[in-house]
Amino acid sequence: MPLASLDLQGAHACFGGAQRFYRHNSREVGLPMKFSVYLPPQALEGAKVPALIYLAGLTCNEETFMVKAGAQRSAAELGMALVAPDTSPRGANVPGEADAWDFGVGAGFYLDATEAPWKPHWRMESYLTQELLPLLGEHLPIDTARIGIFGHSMGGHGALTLALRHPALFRSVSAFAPICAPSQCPWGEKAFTGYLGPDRSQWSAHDATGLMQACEQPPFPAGILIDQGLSDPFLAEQLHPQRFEAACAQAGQPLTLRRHAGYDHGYYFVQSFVADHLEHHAAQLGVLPLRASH
Ligand SMILES: N[C@@H](CCC(=O)N[C@@H](CSC=O)C(=O)NCC(=O)O)C(=O)O
Repeated sequence: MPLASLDLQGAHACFGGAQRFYRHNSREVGLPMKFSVYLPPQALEGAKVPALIYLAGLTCNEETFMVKAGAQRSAAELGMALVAPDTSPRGANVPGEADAWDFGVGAGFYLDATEAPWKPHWRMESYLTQELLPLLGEHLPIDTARIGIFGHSMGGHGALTLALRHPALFRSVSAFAPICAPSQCPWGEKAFTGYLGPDRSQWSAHDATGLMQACEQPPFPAGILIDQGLSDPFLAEQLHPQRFEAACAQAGQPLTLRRHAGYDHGYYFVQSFVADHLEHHAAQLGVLPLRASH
């Protein structure tokens, strides 16, 4: 398969649109990568539609969100595409790459590693921003001038940090239970030490709270949406939404941080609020919501 061609591996009719799964040879990662796309009916009828990039969490892959979140009905109603990439390179055969569930395979943290042995292939930030987005515009009926980004847990960290690092690419951002201050939690400390090295001064450029603390102006004046379950077992040790909340307040960044009693970290939580996230993005991408917004 040549570079820049997409291999369609599966297609399913869904709410009048199409659920597709693609594989392609990635220039940035240097390995085959997979991603999934939901195209709403409007895209099959010839329109270029806005799209949301969804970044999944630790242990997930390009299928997880499409199978578990139940977002396609809202995407069809709103006329928005959904795109979910895999969470890391696979098949690099780096020694120890699959030894842990929170580092290596399935745990790319949406950044470019600077440290051996990860540096050649663990290039998820460049893959997403410099390769996948242009590919979507070239091969699919997606309007790359209207892209939002959201994600869950490690993917929530990815959504917040990539939006803050690339505001010209992403016009809207939201997250479910994101790792909000990875420099200050065990998951993030492990990943950043391995991928970026022990010098903590290099970490804040990939830390949502650190990035927001450096903002002199609100980067997303129309607002950021975060949902967080209060029965999430990872909340106290790993997620720290209150730190991002404080950084947003300091920067003047409007933030809707909704804390939900009884909800845990899983996809029952995500599917409970995913329609609100699509409407949040639709409003900021110029799509008229069909239901009253949150
Ligand atoms: N160790 C467990 C748990 C892994 C887990 O909870 N993964 C979350 C993301 S955690 C932060 O990024 C997840 O989304 N899991 C998928 C799901 O369907 O819930 C394990 O290995 O399963």
